[in-house]
Amino acid sequence: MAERYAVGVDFGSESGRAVIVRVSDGAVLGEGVTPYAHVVMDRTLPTEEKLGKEWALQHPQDYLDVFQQAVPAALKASGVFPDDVIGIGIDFTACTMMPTTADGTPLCFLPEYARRPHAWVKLWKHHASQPQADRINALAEGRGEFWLPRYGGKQSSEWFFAKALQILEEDPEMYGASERLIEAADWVVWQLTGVETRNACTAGYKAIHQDGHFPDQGYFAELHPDFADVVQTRMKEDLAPLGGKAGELTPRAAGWTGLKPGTAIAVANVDAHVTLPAAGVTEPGRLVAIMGTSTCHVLLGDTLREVPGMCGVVPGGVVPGLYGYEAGQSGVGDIFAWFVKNGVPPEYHEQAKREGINLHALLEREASTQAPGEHGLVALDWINGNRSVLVDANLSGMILGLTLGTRAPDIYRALIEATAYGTRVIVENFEGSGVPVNEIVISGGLKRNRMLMQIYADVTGRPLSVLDVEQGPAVGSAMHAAVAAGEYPDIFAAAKCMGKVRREAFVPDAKNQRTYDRLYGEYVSLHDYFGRGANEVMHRLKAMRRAD
Ligand SMILES: Nc1ncnc2c1ncn2[C@@H]1O[C@H](COP(=O)(O)OP(=O)(O)O)[C@@H](O)[C@H]1O
Ligand SMILES: O=C(CO)[C@H](O)[C@H](O)COP(=O)(O)O
Repeated sequence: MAERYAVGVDFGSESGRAVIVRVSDGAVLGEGVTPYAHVVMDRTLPTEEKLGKEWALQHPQDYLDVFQQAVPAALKASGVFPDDVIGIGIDFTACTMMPTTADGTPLCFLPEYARRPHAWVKLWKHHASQPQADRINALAEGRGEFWLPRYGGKQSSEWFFAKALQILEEDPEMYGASERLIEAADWVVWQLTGVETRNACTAGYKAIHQDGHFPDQGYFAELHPDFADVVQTRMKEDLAPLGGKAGELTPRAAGWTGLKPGTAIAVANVDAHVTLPAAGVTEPGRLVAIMGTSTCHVLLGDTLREVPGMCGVVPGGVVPGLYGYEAGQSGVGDIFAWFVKNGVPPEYHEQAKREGINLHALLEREASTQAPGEHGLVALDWINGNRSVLVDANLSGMILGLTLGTRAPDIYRALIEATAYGTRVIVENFEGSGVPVNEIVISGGLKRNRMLMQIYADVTGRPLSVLDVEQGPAVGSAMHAAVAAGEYPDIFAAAKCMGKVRREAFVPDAKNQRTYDRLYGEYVSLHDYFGRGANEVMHRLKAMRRAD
């Protein structure tokens, strides 16, 4: 019998990646990448309308381009015949949500709405809905909503209802025109199948779906009278289970992708959570850090624990039968990108160009010759706010210890170390709340930075295993496609055959660890001083910035 294959499509923050995976062993035979033409719209719309501070929008056409470019490219590179492809699975950043008409047409595609910011897709990193998130949290606390502790005690401005409420409050006409409010993950599945589904993963982690339901109308009505029926009028209450089949490829979408009509399409997934089976992680105690523009920390547990500052816990949110815990850092790769773009003197750019390497590689090489503590810096990794454990998008970055002798590689290394300290806070927060972390598995684009990986091992004091495939989330989605197509009975069986990880690829250096333990103590002092209310200067500065 001919080998069978599955397609996984991972919609990241800056690009869409497609892989063709052999379902017998998870081997990746072909890859395709489509950088988003509009990337992240954080200053103006395509029609030049200016956006406010902390906005982050995307263009739905960029997602359709992935189906029309990256998927055919991966298929071509693999040499696989469409008839041998049994399923397609997708994962997406979340919460990345959008308003559409009843038939799924994005409001921003309609000429009459194209100039309205609230007609566009709100990317996960859209923080302008922080005021709405603050009210969501205050009301939930006041009403004693059972679900608030399931999200670490705070809903983030990055999640669904803060964004939906911002549309209603800032552009009621756009809210009125939005017949559907939907995660982009479910929207792209809708474009492939012609069927509107809502996946249990984004609903649980990003839209407060707990114990089988969303919050009641009374809660939403207290936020805003016109928000009472947001779920009943614009969402769906029956959720599609992970590993389920959302539908089949329509002839139109078959024309885009080069695959055959009728190919099974799996229910959508979140880009971080879907990575666990790709790493063969389907049991408690193994935290997977999906490191890209941001980092998501996803961990399985066999008991329900309320962990302060986590993003969420959902029974069956990652694999059936276990609790899926999520925490995260809203800025990681983005912080390094910001520094490379804005803080590195021209001579480094020129040297990298002369050597034909990228700036990250040059800075990594220059900074890796240092011993821990040699640069005398400690930084806070909050340039894009803090997602866990403080859940506060209004915090900001800081670098302490700068002197006239500080150079670009010093700062680059200090920023990497700061993100490692932030990860250690998250790991220790899980352990302190009764959720064991015995192993850290790294996935995502940042694993290519070996200095970063060694720093993470030294700072956390734990060996790091590595998911070696380039596109971890996409492989995880292909595994869900194989389950949806009936190749495997469940994701556990698929992970056994298709998942792979290189265990203990980086181990802590005892000498470095001792120095980092001291530096971590300095980080925690700054973390608590600026992040837990001792000094509100960061909030005051943000308020001044917003006021201008
Ligand atoms: N060698 C590197 N070291 C550190 N950061 C890197 C390196 N290469 C790329 N990055 C950062 O990784 C991020 C992209 O991560 P990736 O996983 O490829 O995409 P996504 O976050 O969209 O899933 C960017 O923010 C970029 O600045
Ligand atoms: O919060 C999320 C998952 O729960 C986002 O999907 C994630 O933060 C996006 O990160 P990246 O751009 O690195 O894929």
